[in-house]
Amino acid sequence: MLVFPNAKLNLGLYITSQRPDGFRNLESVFVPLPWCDALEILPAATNDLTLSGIPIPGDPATNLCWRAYELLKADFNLPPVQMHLHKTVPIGAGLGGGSGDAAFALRALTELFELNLTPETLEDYARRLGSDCAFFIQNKPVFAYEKGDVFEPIDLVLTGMACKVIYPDLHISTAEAYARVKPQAPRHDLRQSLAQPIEQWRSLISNDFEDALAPHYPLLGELKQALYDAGASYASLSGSGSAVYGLFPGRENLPQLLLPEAYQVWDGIL
Ligand SMILES: C[C@](O)(CO)[C@H](O)COP(=O)(O)OP(=O)(O)OC[C@H]1O[C@@H](n2ccc(N)nc2=O)[C@H](O)[C@@H]1O
Ligand SMILES: Nc1ncnc2c1ncn2[C@@H]1O[C@H](COP(=O)(O)OP(=O)(O)OP(=O)(O)O)[C@@H](O)[C@H]1O
Repeated sequence: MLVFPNAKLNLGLYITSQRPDGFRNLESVFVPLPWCDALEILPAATNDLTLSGIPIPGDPATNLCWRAYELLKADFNLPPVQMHLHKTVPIGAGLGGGSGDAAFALRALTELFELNLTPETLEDYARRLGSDCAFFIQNKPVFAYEKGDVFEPIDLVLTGMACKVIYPDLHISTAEAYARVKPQAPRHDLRQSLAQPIEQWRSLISNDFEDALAPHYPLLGELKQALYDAGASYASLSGSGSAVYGLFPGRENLPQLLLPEAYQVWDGIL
């Protein structure tokens, strides 16, 4: 079975309080971003994971695709599998790339071995692999809260909106980024703000990681400004960075920016 795990963008992100479990409560809107990896899973004689594309730091045995397999294997009688992951979504980017791989692995294994799990049960498995992971089970725009793994539907139409995402070749660890933020109450109601015309989002919607990371990574603010200068209707850091994105009214409005060769850029329609 071949699947294409996509990434996500955060529209607004407020880190609201510290939790007793060491994590933070947050409020954000998650949107699927069609920047995709490719993951193939086949029944096999022995377990194996092969990798291509962007190198993934760490032992392949700790790859989130394996961890997804092992999680289901603990509860179901799964045969060995051969997996191949081709990685194109940058890592440490705030795009949820690893989380998408894990969620798509859970979904693919469920289908391949006819486990008959409901989306709610799959979300419970996904939560055990990472806070971002559960979003990718239903993979549609949602208002997310608590650890970013509890959702409410949101009526948000971005269809046809063009998007440019810039990854400035800078790995920011999620834990490091969270450690730099002091939780505070949101300055605006995110769902009300997103109901306003997109031209108003710039003054209404923010990502708390931006201010916290600005003194350490001034480049992130410069890239956001470059997207606004190029005509973005809204621009922001995604998640804990370092990817920065701009939303534009249509494909014909997507700018060509002169960027260093090491940067990775995705542009397309949401
Ligand atoms: C920044 C976001 O991408 C926004 O969508 C996510 O909150 C990150 O989710 P993730 O990468 O799946 O993160 P996890 O693997 O669950 O956690 C990594 C680390 O981030 C911190 N963390 C994460 C999520 C959260 N709600 N509070 C936290 O404090 C913790 O230090 C944790 O050890
Ligand atoms: N399939 C995978 N893809 C990417 N990273 C993976 C994968 N499996 C395990 N990892 C590990 O997860 C780490 C990346 O997590 P990190 O949260 O920093 O970045 P991210 O995947 O871009 O997600 P986020 O949007 O949450 O920041 C890597 O250092 C890598 O060791």
